[in-house]
Amino acid sequence: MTDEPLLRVNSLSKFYGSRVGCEDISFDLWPGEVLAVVGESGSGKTTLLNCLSTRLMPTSGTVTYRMRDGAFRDLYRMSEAERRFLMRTDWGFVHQNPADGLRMTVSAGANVGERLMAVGDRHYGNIRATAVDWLSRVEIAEDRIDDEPRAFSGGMRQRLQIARNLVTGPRLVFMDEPTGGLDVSVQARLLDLLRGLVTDLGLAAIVVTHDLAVARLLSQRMMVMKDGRVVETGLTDRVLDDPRAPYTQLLVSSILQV
Ligand SMILES: Nc1ncnc2c1ncn2[C@@H]1O[C@H](COP(=O)(O)OP(=O)(O)OP(=O)(O)O)[C@@H](O)[C@H]1O
Repeated sequence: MTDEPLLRVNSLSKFYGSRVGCEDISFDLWPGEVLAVVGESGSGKTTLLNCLSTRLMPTSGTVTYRMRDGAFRDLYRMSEAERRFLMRTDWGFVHQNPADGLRMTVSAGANVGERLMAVGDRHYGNIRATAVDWLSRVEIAEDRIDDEPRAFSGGMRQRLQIARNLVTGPRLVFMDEPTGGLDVSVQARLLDLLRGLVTDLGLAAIVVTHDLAVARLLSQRMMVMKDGRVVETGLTDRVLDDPRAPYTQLLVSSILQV
């Protein structure tokens, strides 16, 4: 870890007309740190994630990001082209539904390879070799490289989406319910894989989930949201083992006893 954060969020709010999406959110994210954002449906998790990843314009507040050259840049003062470049190179975004993050009608190899081309790799042999390597890292056999993702199972699609996101060596990955919609046994394997990759690559990540087990496994720090606001934040183990806000106590007791 360096002594400066990667992302700085200051008083971020998003209103949909008079309805609160998220309100007055501030935190720093450090290199290599995984932050889980948890809360019930409608608490503002997706709104926050979309505002952080520049998919949605906040109503007020700032988000600054430390670029590779060390300079902090205000994400909402960048040009659209600069933001798109960040999205393609330094960031990843893993959607709950793999179809939202994959191109379903091109091969698995091309799904991974085109991200490399987007960052300037033009050598077919290198691209193919890197794609094979990444497919094996996410446990997809080499003989499936020419198959389209629509011929894959849900778990395989999600693993392919992860490979597509990580192949360019991003520093920050946004994840929206990365294991949602999968069978429990598939979820467990995927979580294991994700945890290994995040650790090996030293990735920083912001993971939105309503599943406290996912937060426990993946994150070091946790932010609990209710009605658009943060009601508790702290080290994940502390928040789950010794929740202080009444709402977190309710959330933990209702979910962890199963
Ligand atoms: N496009 C929109 N227009 C109007 N209101 C919206 C819009 N998107 C979200 N909201 C409202 O903002 C609040 C937060 O929603 P958000 O989707 O961020 O919550 P969430 O915690 O991600 O929920 P879920 O877990 O169900 O996805 C809710 O009251 C929701 O109705």
